Amino acid sequence: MTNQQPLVAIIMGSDSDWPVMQAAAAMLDDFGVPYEAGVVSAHRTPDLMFEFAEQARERGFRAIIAGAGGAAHLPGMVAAKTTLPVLGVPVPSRHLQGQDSLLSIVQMPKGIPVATFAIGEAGAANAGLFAVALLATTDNTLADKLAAFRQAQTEKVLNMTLRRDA
Ligand SMILES: Nc1c(C(=O)O)ncn1[C@@H]1O[C@H](COP(=O)(O)O)[C@@H](O)[C@H]1O
Repeated sequence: MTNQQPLVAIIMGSDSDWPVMQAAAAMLDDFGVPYEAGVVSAHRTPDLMFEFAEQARERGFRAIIAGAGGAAHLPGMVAAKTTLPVLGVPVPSRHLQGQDSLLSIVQMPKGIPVATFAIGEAGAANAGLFAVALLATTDNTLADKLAAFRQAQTEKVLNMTLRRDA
């Protein structure tokens, strides 16, 4: 994280979500996008969640990445209180492996969208990448970095070699 104005907020229902949600933070770090990360819960800190969501736009955030597990109401409730884009990350849950988190986040009623990503670390990383892509619509330097990331990824896969004697 840098000292610049944070453009992305990464919020999560509990600090137990951080091992997954840090993949979003790592992606923003890689692209040099300033962000703020913290714990906010629709269930356990409802007043803080309302305050956060109501102030998010005026605080200068351009997108919110919200991760939660189980009855994952945080992304949808935050989306209900802000017009900023909310990117939802279903965190794997102990008993239902995140299927509950996924369905809680993705099945929003018409009118309040949450852009929902895959369960777990890949979803968190992709939410970070998607936030970069959103910001890159008005930032050519970031768009160039995103293109370079894609190119490097393509080259890495093209250079993958498989054992042929197996
Ligand atoms: N789904 C939510 C919300 C919410 O949606 O407001 N607040 C906490 N949680 C989730 O509860 C799980 C267990 O939390 P603990 O590990 O703190 O018991 C976490 O995955 C968290 O996201």
